[in-house]
Order: sequence, then C-alpha cells, then structure tokens
Amino acid sequence: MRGLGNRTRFVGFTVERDPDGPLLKKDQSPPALRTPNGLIWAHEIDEFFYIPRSPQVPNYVTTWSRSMLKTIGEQYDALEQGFWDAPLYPPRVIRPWPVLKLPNDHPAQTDPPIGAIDEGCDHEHWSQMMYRLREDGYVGHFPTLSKNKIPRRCPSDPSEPCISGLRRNDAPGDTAPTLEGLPHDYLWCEHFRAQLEGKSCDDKWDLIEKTVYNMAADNVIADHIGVRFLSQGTTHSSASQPEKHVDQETADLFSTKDLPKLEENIPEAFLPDILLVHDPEQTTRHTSGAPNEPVTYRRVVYRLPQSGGVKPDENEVPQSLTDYTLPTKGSDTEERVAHLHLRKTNQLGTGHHSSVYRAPLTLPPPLSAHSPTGQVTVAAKLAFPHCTAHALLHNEARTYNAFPEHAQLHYCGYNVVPPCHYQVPVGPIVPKFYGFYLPVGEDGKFLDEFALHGKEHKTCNEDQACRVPWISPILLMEECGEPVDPEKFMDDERTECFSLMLRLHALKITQGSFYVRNVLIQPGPLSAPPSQRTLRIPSFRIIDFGRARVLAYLLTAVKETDEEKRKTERARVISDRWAAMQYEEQQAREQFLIEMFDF
Ligand SMILES: Nc1ncnc2c1ncn2[C@@H]1O[C@H](COP(=O)(O)OP(=O)(O)OP(=O)(O)O)[C@@H](O)[C@H]1O
Repeated sequence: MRGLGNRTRFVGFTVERDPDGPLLKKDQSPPALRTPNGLIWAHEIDEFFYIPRSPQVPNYVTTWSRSMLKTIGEQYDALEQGFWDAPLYPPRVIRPWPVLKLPNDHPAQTDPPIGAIDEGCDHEHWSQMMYRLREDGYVGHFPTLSKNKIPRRCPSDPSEPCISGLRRNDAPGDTAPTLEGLPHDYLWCEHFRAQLEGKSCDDKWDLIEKTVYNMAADNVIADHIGVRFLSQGTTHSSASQPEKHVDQETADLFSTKDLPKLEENIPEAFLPDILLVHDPEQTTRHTSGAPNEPVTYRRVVYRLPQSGGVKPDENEVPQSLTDYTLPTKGSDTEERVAHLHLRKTNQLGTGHHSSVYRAPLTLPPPLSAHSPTGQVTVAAKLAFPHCTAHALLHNEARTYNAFPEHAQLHYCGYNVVPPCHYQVPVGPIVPKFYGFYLPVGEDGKFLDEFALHGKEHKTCNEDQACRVPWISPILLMEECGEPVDPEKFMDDERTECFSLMLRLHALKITQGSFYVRNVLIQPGPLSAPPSQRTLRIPSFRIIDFGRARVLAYLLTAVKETDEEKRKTERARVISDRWAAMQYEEQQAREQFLIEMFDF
C-alpha cells in the first residue's frame, strides 16, 4: 500500500480480471476517451483504477480509465450499475470567466459565443445545452447574467457530429413559417429534422418536448420547424447597477485599475494585425521624436518547419525576415488595429533578459471587454538591449508557435501522466499567446534590426552579450500569477506541477531553464469570476521559453543530403534531446521536491 501523505487524488481500487481475459499489452492500450494530448483521461477521480495486465498475475497492475475498460467489456456493466452511475462523458474545454464581448449577430461570432459563461460539467455536457451570456451590469459585486440563452450551433462541417439540433434563423432563404404569428429565433438543423422524419405525430412531439426540456431555458415555444424564446431580457433587478463606462477621451488609458486580465483566446478573426504602442517612456527604446505618438508594430508569425521557412542554424535562432511571415488573412482585407499602453510602473516582473509589463490592451473593434474603458490587461514581454536578449525573445515567440492549441486550454476531468502515478487536472501548460509584434517604420517596412544584424552576434553568449540600440519586439501573453513556492505545496500540487513539465516533454519541447521562478501559480478555477477564486484550487503555468528547444524545428534544420548521414544526424539530434529531457526532469524533481518514487 502506498503512503498517500496529504493527497486527495489517488487510485482507490483494483479491478478483478476475467481469468480468460486477454493480456493487456503495454504498447496496445485502447484509445478510448482521451484528451487531445493523447493521455489516459477520465472525468472523475474514481473512474481510474488499477488493472492486472495478465489475469494470472494479479500484482502486476497498470492504471486504466473507465472508458478503457469499456472497450474490453470485462466487469464494465457491473461497475456501471453499482458504482459509476453518471454517464460516460467525453473531455470538454472549460472556458475562463468571460471578459470579452462581441455583438451576438456579428459574422465572426464564435461557438461557444464570446461572453458565454462556463456553467460546469453538470450542464455543459448536455447536447442541447444553451449558453448563458455575461451582460453589462452588476448586482452587488456579481455581474448580471443574461436570461437570453444561445443554443449550440449545428456544425457546418458534415463530418463533425451534430450535438445541438439548432441553427440560427438567419441564413439566406430562411423564410420559415411563423410560430404563433412570430418568427422562429432558431430552426431545427437538418440532423434533427432527419430524426423527426418518419415518426408518428406523438413521437415527434415527444422528441421536441424532450429536446426543449434539455435546453433548460425559460419561456421557449417550439414546433417541428424551430423555437422561439418569448421573454428576452436580463436578470436586472431593482438593485442592478449598469457597468461603469468612462469616456475614452478623458480616461487614463495607461492605468490598469479596474481592468480585467484577459484569460480567453482572442478569436483568430480579431487577433491584431497592427499594434499601436503608446510608449511615452520609451520602454521599447523607440526613438520616435514625438513621445505621445504611438509606435506602430505589426504581428508576425514564425513559419512552421513544414513550410520550409525555418533556417538551419546551430543556435536555433532565426536570422532573417524570411523566417517569419505575416499572418494569413481571410477575405476581409481590413487591418485589425489594437492599442497597447506601456507604463514602466506597471511592471510584472523582470528576468535576466527581459521585463514583463501588465499592459492595458484595446482590442480591434467591435471586439471589446467588460471594463470601464473596454480595455483588458495582458502581459507584454520586452527584451533588454542586449543581442542575446533579442535572440531569446525571438526564440520564445517561435516556441509559442509550436505549441498545439490544447497546451493552452483547460479540459475537465483528469489525466494520468506517466511516470506520475497520481491523477492530475488537465490545466493549460503555458499562458495563452496573443501574438509577437515587430516595429515598422513610416514606410510600413519592418525595423527589424535583429534580422539585419543578428548574424553578427552569432557567437555571442548570454554572459558576454553586446549592448544593442535595437527597438524591442513585443510578445503578448496571458498574465498567470506569481512564481510558485514548492515548500508550501500539498503532494497533489507537487505532482501537478511536475506533470506540466512531463506534458511539455511529451510535445518534444524542452523549456531550457526549469527553475521554480518559471512556474507560476494563481487562484482558480479560472471559470469563476476573480472574486470567487481561491488558491485551494490553483492554476499553474510554465513560462519563459527563451531557451526552449522544439524537436520538430531541430529535425527540420538537419541539412545533410546524403540519406545515411541524414539518418545518423537525425538520430543524434533525437538522442541529444532525449538526454536534455532527462536532465530537465531531474532538475524539475529537485526544484519541486519530487521524490524518486511515489509521485
Ligand atoms: N505570463 C506571465 N504572467 C505573469 N508574470 C510573468 C509572466 N511572464 C513573465 N512574468 C514575470 O516576469 C518575470 C520575467 O519573465 P521571464 O522569466 O520570462 O524573463 P527572462 O528574462 O526571459 O528570464 P531569464 O531570467 O530566465 O532569462 C518572471 O519571473 C515573472 O515574474
């Protein structure tokens, strides 16, 4: 029996095997329900168990999840009847408390819609659930919630399963008959209509009634064509106060007071193309003559290895503008412009190469936020005026490009991340990334001195960096709290922090400076409004990817044309990375006080 210390998350039982059951081979574990990171996943702690690999060797056990057991069938029905009475849910993304807002009828509105509050798994796993939006206004300290609910969208891609059943009644040609003389708000999608087809009249109404009931929305009327919501409005009570708005002309746009920090993704359609940086204190080291005029920056995206844009270079640092590219644009060619206000006293932290500022960001309209000025705050990272500091910030931007989306999202339920034995929440590994921006001149061309002169500093190292007069690039990301103090950790938290590094390594990425100062903690859960969060439900992130290495990039940089030499070189790169991961794992154990066994 393992000593459980002060753990609340552990595997509590062993499933008995059918004596004639198969051998459960290590390299053939069933896919079952998994998070996009590919790891074993279950919705609840008690949906993990030990299972003997061989029915004949009961002590040789491995950890499995409920959905894995279902794939082999053994014992499953008995456990489902007596023990696991909740349905077998798939993993879903938990959304942070919304601060962004966008008109509901905007063509770039997302699904779930911007402003939709995460109502927890009891509600959100229902297929016909309705999203409740955050409104402008407060009752006491609590934001008002809209009574208006928005149904999930039926996917436009036919290969995706339809889980909603409704689509908005606004497509061209939607001239549906009315419901009690009023137009439908939403029409049943074709998938739902197909389900109604061929049913008797009574069965049709049963299905419609059940579906409307599952929406858990008030005052809905429905027929076989669609639904209409009768009472529209918000939960404004007599005590409700409208959200404070101040005039942008008179407001102090550099002040972070009363601004919410951004924790949601900025939807692709609103990621800024142009960032107008208000920097009167010349924090970026711009030399523009008019201190009150903003400096123009443009967002760039590092090319991924497949596109062949990554230059082979032993420093793994881009050396030319050909390494990055402008973001691909949709059919609308209008540039999306955002404003960033930098003030030195808003510093969040400083390292050996950069300073990070809490900076108010005005989003490209009509995207805005629930705040007095419509601004949010983000963490803006700027390089020191040293050649290697610039190289590190560029490398960090390129590393952010390599992270899959799931590394920045929170999923419900738990993973088991080998070699850790214990279950861990599936929080994001890294902060959300809001883009990498380079300064441009009046002629619209990049003022990218690093691209022009970086090569001259190829042999410089961190201890002997040259001072350079270059304007700093700006990396925007989510602000994620304070450095952790592992001495104060519960065992669950120790394992959780360690698992973040293991999940990073599973992406074949090393962080390169794995110290306590580079893991941040903040109160959670982030799905709750900030006033209701607690450090008892912490949210962790790994930061600082200046020295990170991405295996996919390193492999693309292998230049050998001779097949044999190429193979040898690739093998060398892989083995070198494997050693780096072992080293980093050891370093993380020391930093997080992780024991050799039982973690
Ligand atoms: N996303 C963030 N949220 C909140 N604070 C942050 C964030 N990123 C960085 N910081 C703060 O800024 C400090 C410096 O950041 P970082 O460690 O990335 O800088 P660096 O100069 O690249 O580091 P190094 O000293 O390792 O070279 C951090 O220690 C932390 O206090």
